[in-house]
Parts: sequence; structure tokens; C-alpha cells
Amino acid sequence: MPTQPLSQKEIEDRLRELPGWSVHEDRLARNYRFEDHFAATAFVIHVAQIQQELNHHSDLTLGYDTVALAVSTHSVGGITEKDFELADRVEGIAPGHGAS
Ligand SMILES: C[C@H](O)[C@H](O)[C@H]1CNC2=NC(N)=NC(=O)C2=N1
Repeated sequence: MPTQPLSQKEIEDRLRELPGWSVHEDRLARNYRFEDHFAATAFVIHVAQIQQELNHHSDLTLGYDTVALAVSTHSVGGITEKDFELADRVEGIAPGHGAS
């Protein structure tokens, strides 16, 4: 488990590899849009499975056909490698859910 937040430069460097992601209110954030409400909901369930596997959890906001994800590492009080690990895994499943 990480013991300290990443530096601003480390975060900026990592964000270059994650198009669509940004830092918003001190959390790693991404919004996804889906075909319809059911697709958005199915994506949330899949993300929840990954979060349980990683024991690392984001705030997920489900809209009609959108999902907003925002995450930081509570135990450290900032953005860490665990947050980017989750972001990488979520990016890996998004295309299969038809996310844009
Ligand atoms: C006890 C449990 O392992 C911890 O509370 C985990 C759970 N999920 C977590 N998720 C996030 N985002 N940050 C944490 O520090 C964290 N800690």
C-alpha cells in the first residue's frame, strides 16, 4: 500500500498515458458516456468487481447514460499509484462496454 501521494510532476506524467482523465478536486477523475442506462449500469457493476479485487474504491456516480468516477487514496490523503492502477484497469474494460 502506498505511503505517500505522488508529486504533481508524477501525476502529470501519468495522466499523459490516460487520455480523458484529469485531476478534479484533488481526485483522479473521468466521465464516461454509454449507449443507454443499462450499459452504464453494467459498467458500474464491472468496475465494482475490479475495485473489490484491488481493495481500492472510487466514488461512482451513475447518470442516465453516464458514469463519473473519482478516486484518491483515503489512507494517504492524496493521489497514489493505487489510483492510477484502478484507472488503468477501468480504461482496460471501458471499450468493451462501448464507453466513450
Ligand atoms: C480497510 C480497507 O482495506 C481500506 O479501507 C481500503 C479500502 N478502499 C480504499 N479505497 C481508497 N480509494 N482509498 C483507500 O485508502 C482505501 N482503503
